[in-house]
Amino acid sequence: MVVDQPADVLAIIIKCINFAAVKHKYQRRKDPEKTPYVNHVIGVAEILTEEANVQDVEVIQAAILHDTVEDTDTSFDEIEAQFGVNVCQLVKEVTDDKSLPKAERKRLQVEHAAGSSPSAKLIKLADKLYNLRDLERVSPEGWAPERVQEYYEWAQKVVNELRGTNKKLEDSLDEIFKRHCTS
Ligand SMILES: Nc1nc2c(ncn2[C@@H]2O[C@H](COP(=O)(O)OP(=O)(O)O)[C@@H](OP(=O)(O)OP(=O)(O)O)[C@H]2O)c(=O)[nH]1
Ligand SMILES: [Mn+2]
Repeated sequence: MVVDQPADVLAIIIKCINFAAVKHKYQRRKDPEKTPYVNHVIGVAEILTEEANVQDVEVIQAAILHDTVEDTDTSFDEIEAQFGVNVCQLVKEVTDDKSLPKAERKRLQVEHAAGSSPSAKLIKLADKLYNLRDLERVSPEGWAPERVQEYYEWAQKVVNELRGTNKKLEDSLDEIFKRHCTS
């Protein structure tokens, strides 16, 4: 297939995918099949290109890298040195502070969502859409139905603060919330 794409864009994206694959190499998803974690970040990036029609390379880079600092030994300095200040800033915007208690982290996601940049909002929407589709497919190991339900309801609260960003993603998210949430 002939595509009109500068060679440097391809190299940049492959560098991100390789960086994420190396960093997440010991991490697995919580599904019973223990899917490689990197499938998630590649899937989030694909939602952005295929469904949200995002063409901003830095947004796709940040989507691929979005869980490296939160979930691995990667530092923001490393992201900035490898991928530049804009990508690093975006990754910062979508990174939870894992030193905080979980309830506080969840509360801060709702509180910070509306004040995020439009690019960070896109990544947050795609991340939630991927995780909610995954949750509809199969429950993570050890999650009781109540915990699954709490995730749907909390995700809806976050998404409510991200609205007006991308209609296609928001419509897809709303279809899921219609199936699982009361409001
Ligand atoms: N649905 C689903 N989620 C899984 C699976 N494996 C890992 N996860 C991750 O689990 C996180 C949600 O689980 P929680 O218990 O609420 O959060 P925690 O892992 O941060 O403590 C998500 O992290 P996150 O990317 O930081 O997103 P979010 O917490 O901001 O939504 C999601 O990516 C899986 O098999 N299914
Ligand atoms: Mn994620």
